[in-house]
Amino acid sequence: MLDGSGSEGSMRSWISHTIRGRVRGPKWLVTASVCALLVLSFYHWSSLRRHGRYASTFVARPRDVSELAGDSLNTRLELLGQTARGRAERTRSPNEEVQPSESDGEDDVVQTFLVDSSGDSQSVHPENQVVQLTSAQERALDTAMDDMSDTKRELMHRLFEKYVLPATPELLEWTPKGHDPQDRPGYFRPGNWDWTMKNAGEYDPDLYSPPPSELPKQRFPQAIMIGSGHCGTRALLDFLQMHPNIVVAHSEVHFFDDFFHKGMDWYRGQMPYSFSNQITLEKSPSYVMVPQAAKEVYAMDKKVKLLMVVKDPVVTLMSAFSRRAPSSGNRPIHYTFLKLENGKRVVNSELYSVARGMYSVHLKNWLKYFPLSQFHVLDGGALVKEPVHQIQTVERFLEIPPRLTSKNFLFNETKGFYCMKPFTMHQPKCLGKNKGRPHVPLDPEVKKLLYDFYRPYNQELFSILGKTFDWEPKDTV
Ligand SMILES: Nc1ncnc2c1ncn2[C@@H]1O[C@H](COP(=O)(O)OS(=O)(=O)O)[C@@H](OP(=O)(O)O)[C@H]1O
Repeated sequence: MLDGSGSEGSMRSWISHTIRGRVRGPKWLVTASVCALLVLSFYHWSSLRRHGRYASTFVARPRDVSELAGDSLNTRLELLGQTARGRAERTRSPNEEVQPSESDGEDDVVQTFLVDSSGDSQSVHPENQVVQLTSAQERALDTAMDDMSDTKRELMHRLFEKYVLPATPELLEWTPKGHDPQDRPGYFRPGNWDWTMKNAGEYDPDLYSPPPSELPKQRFPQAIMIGSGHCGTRALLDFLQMHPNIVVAHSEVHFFDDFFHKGMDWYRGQMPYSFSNQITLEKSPSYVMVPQAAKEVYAMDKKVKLLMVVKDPVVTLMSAFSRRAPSSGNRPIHYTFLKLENGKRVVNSELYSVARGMYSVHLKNWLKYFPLSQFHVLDGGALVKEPVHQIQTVERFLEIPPRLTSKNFLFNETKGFYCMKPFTMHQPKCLGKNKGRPHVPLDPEVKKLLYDFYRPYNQELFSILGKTFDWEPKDTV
């Protein structure tokens, strides 16, 4: 038996004895292969031992894990959900009851899980709520995640033990099957995973620490990016997401235009978990064009901060056109955005994509409810060229500590755009392939018509904002 107690010589002779007659080939090659096998086995054994402990560094964020694993991650999360529910049921003593919430539901997360056997609900620090998994649960988790790398698996373990159980009482009630993924409780919606890495010990405490003795919860957004489509809203959201004091709803929520009938609780349920020293931000770029949305946002929170990205509207139109071009069979742009009026070609302002660039019209609707000081309107063209400066203006507007610097933005020559270098990742990350595509060339006659059409709206916007953006190409004035 190989128990590690033998001398080097006897181990060598054991190796050659054991394999002699089964494997043919040079002796040194065989010995080297067996040694490699032993090293790999030791590594595997030690990595198994590490599961359940907290690793000190992770380079992937949950969203990356979710993107990498795709749909199969949802299956794993469902398994995790079952494990979580089983664990929670088993850890509760028979006569222990979950405290009913007397609040409007805002504090449910904290209340439920701070009820411990001593009855001392206030002094329990989230750290002490960490649940150690039984070895059977360990195995279930390993099986659920068996094709994940060790790093990701450790990440899942850590998130599960440290945050999922303590902060997600819904798991007690939740059955994974038959649910729309959008209706999954916070952690189980892959889009909501970003916050976790922010609070899973990734940050240097000088950058961010959650308030002590606080569990995260879902909150209504304190900031909303209301527009405008094709202006760089995804870039702004992803850039801001690097900031430790900001958590974002990863998918566009579209509550105030499409899903208002689902109610305010549903809306809050779409938000990622956050601590009280973080700002929750959602973006739905079509809100700006819906006057009713302004009224409803105001009814929710009249102090909410509103972010609006605008961009040269002709460029924005070309962005929309270029994205559509393959499916529209490369129809020339004048058939798409112009109409005939008294025998003349004019811009068709009834089209959604054309109307989107009439920023002043939309902004004026929102100004009926909110003062200008509650808006931060930034130029998407400047965001492409100088993201650091633009992001720093947003940090000031949101009144959060200045954290993002040129170290968080790296220019990618191949893509022709800046990519992100979040604090929690070693590798820079660019926006997806459908952002930053080349635009189809614009016919000079159509270009002039479009710039002439948008000029008065642009001027009106500049006069509302008290500043101008450099949108006028020299050949159209
Ligand atoms: N860093 C970086 N990387 C890639 N793309 C960037 C970046 N910064 C801004 N942009 C611009 O964002 C444009 C897409 O805007 P949106 O995200 O608002 O579009 S959408 O309405 O949400 O689909 C997208 O438009 P297209 O160039 O037409 O693809 C980009 O110009």
